[in-house]
Amino acid sequence: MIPATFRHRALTAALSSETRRQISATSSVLLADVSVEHGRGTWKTYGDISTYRPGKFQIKTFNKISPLGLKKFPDAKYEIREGDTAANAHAILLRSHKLSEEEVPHTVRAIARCGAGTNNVPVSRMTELGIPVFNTPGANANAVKELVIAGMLLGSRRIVDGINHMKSLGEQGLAKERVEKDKAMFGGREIKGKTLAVIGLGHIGAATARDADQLGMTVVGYDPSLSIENALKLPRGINLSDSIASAIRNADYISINIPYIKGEGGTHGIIGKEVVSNFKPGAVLLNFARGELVDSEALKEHLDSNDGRYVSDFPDDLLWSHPNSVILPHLGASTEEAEDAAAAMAADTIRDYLETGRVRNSVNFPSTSLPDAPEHSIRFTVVTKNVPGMLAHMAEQFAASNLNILQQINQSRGNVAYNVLDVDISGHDSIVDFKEVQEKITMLDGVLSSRVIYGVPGTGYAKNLGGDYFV
Ligand SMILES: NC(=O)C1=CN([C@@H]2O[C@H](COP(=O)(O)OP(=O)(O)OC[C@H]3O[C@@H](n4cnc5c(N)ncnc54)[C@H](O)[C@@H]3O)[C@@H](O)[C@H]2O)C=CC1
Ligand SMILES: O=C(O)C(=O)COP(=O)(O)O
Repeated sequence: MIPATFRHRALTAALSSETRRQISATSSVLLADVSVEHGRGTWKTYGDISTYRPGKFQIKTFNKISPLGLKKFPDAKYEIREGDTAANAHAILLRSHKLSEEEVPHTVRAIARCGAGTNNVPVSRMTELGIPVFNTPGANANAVKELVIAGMLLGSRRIVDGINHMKSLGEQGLAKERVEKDKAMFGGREIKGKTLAVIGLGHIGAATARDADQLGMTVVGYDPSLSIENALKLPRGINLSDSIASAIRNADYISINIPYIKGEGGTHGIIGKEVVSNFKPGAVLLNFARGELVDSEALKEHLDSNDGRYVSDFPDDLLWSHPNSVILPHLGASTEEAEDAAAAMAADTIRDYLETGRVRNSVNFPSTSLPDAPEHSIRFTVVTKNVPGMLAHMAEQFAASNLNILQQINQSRGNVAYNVLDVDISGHDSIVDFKEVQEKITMLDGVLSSRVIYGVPGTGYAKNLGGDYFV
């Protein structure tokens, strides 16, 4: 069991000889000058020692993560453990698992979602705790786009009903006899020449718009925060609308490709009564984004009265058995290619953060990178609340220990600020005790956590848990 909080004790135990050996093996810094006691030999405070090998970063996984992605973590520095078997996780890698705060021990420095949507991760709470959450923009977009295109065909031709009918005839020995006669029951229409409205022109939406154009469709799009990168992917003929209502007005097909965001200003039920009542009769709604974006009651009325269709890979208690809906398991990103690409990108992102402090593809932390740490320097990273004066307070602590900052970067996003500081350790004739400096910095009011990126993997992390020092 991992204790909820852990009061700091004087950690006087010297490093074990094994830990010292590992430090020497992994660091080029002049160790004779520096005392860093983050190995501590007190792993039992982190959790069950039997599930952890000191000297390695432990990655806790949920869901089936592609082995190709996991191979990105070299055995020499990382061990991978599934769910509950990980007691001292330094990072979490997951897909759609609904993560609870209790599954995130104090040792966790970062969380990566192998995929796009992070609504299964308590992101705001993680921000309060100073933990960056990463995702993998675009890594699984092609897989989803292909299923959206397939979804348009499923919504146009009675393919599923036809398959089920043939299976049932086959069981009765009537398949051959009825194959021509019964086809009249399953007639459909073509997508060429029809209008597709794409709501959300991100990685998936922009690619869908481009391919639909290639298939001869008229494409209308709506995205109030369209990025330049995605704008460049759009087909020339796309008509950009200024609201969902105007985008869907003449659409035969509507694809929603936006994130699910709870709360005020979010996207819960964004395809609601008002929007659905303006659908064209017979319009097909494609939802490969999230079930909660759609008001099921309103959509049921559309399906009941207008011969509209719903195709989605999210479950819906009201609509799953409706004759006009095709509901699949959550399959959008379940291709070998997408699983490999998402896991590989997530693994690279986590490694970068753990090993260098770099932040990229985060949904709650600012993108941050410094050049490689200069020779004879040690890298500190500090996560703080985004309040005035933090930089000055930190600089004071370094100065008090006669430590010169060689380079630094400070970035903020929302309520959080992230600092990377490379501190000179050359020219010190006395032993510099980084543990003490780290404790002083970490316990400054407004600091959430800090790391000394140095030496033994999995060490050097400290947190300020509301005034309690956790190392
Ligand atoms: N079915 C599946 O297996 C998968 C589902 N998804 C879902 O699809 C969503 C989109 O994925 P990507 O395209 O990769 O993400 P993305 O971040 O590249 O694109 C999302 C786009 O939606 C836009 N947007 C946000 N709110 C909007 C609103 N209210 N109206 C119109 N546009 C809005 C954003 O500006 C952005 O351009 C994910 O958030 C996830 O929920 C993603 C991957 C797999
Ligand atoms: O990337 C996303 O947002 C998805 O919905 C994919 O989910 P999955 O990784 O297949 O469980």
